Parts: sequence; structure tokens; C-alpha cells
Amino acid sequence: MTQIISNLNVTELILDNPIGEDNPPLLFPSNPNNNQKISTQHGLQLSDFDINWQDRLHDIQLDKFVNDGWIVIDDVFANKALLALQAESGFIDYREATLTAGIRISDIRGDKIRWITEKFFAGFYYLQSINALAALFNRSLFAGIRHSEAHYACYPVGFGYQWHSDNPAGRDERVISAVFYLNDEWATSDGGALEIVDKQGVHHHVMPVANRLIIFDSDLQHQVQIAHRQRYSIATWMRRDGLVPFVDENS
Ligand SMILES: O=C(O)CCC(=O)C(=O)O
Ligand SMILES: [Fe+2]
Repeated sequence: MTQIISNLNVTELILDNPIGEDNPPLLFPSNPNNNQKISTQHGLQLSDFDINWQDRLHDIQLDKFVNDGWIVIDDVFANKALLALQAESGFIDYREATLTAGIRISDIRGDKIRWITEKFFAGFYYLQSINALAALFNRSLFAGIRHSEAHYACYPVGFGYQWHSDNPAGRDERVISAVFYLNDEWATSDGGALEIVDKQGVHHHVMPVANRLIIFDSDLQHQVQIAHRQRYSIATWMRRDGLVPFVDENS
């Protein structure tokens, strides 16, 4: 089992029993008589993740998205939701990420991931908020998104993810990608920038700072530069294909 302990300073919840099959981050604690304190999981509600996306993404942003293929939104969630996501990202029993063929090639991608399912707490609320964002893209841009998927990702020190597009071979399943970042106080010297080539062919570097969401056309080429500090994020895709309940956790 891979255990990655968060380097985020936000949590005292670091456990020797990380989230896993026998210790799920459930909406409802599995054992109600268990006195174990899971403070972030208490009192967190879907409404804490409510965002008026329409307000956040006014017309200029949508025009920029259409023309350049990407936009950034900062200060996305209120503190409570952000802290819950940061804390959850620190407890997860991460799995080795694979490429499409199911083979892990750590020279190409070095992240460790965990798909978000309905068993997650903050992550599942996050996904529902993203679904609301997808609905806005459908209304405004006729994006035709039918569902979203997301995984927590952790890049250990010394790892990145080489150039790729999230919609390989133009399969048109992943339409829009979004990455939400979780590390507080990320400095340029920490590396780990997302480098992305926009629709005009211009290169941009986006630092993975907490509470930032980058949204981009899944066709765009991008890479994660080598991180010099453990780097936490939620990689998210809005998809055009039919609803699959949840991705197989072991895939
Ligand atoms: O974490 C990032 O900035 C991008 C991750 C990514 O490109 C991916 O998971 O496909
Ligand atoms: Fe990607």
C-alpha cells in the first residue's frame, strides 16, 4: 500500500490508518459508535461547495475559453470546502496511475491517483459542483457534456507528467479538462507548473496554487513540470459519452 502523508499544514488528521477499503471516507461514518474524531467530515454539506458559476465565468471568460481554449479561476471555494478537500487529499491511499494501456510508465507520468467515488466526502461534493459548471458550459457553449469524472492526484518529489492531450486520438470522450490545486504557498522554486499550449499556439505556465481551477479544452497539449515538493491536485474531466456509474477503482 502506498502511503502518502500530506505536506499540507492544514490537518491534524494524519492517521496511521489512511483511507482505504477498511477505512472509507464515507458520507456517513461506518461505525456510528466510533468516537474517533473526523472533524472535517462533520458539518460539511453540499451547500459548502455551492458556487454561482454564472457569476464567476462572465462573458469575457467564456469568450477567452472559446478563443484560447483555457481559463483560470482563482479563489474558487470558501475556506471550509477548500480545507476539507486538502484534508481529504492527505488521507488517501493513493494508487499508481496508469496510462491508457493500463501500464504504468513513471517516466511519462509520475502521479499517484485515487478516483473520486460516491464514497468520498469532500471530493464527491467537489464533483457535484463541477457538474454544475458542466451544465453552464452546456447552456452557454452547447458543450454536450453528460457527466464528469475526477481523481485526486499526488506527484511525489521528482515527478511530473510529460506532454499529452487528455483527448488522445480525438476520441471526443473527454471534452473539457479542469484541474483544481491544493498546495498552500506553492513557490516558483517548487516547480510543478502546468505548461499548456493554447489554441493560438502560445505557451503558458500555470502554478499549482491552492484554490485555483484551470479549465481547458481537452484537446490542448500540456505537461506537468517536475515537482520539487509533493504536489496535490484534483484532475477532472467533463465527458460527452454516456454515464458510467463510477470508474473501476483499480483501473
Ligand atoms: O495536474 C496538472 O496540472 C495536470 C494533470 C494532467 O494533465 C492530467 O492528469 O492529465
Ligand atoms: Fe492531462
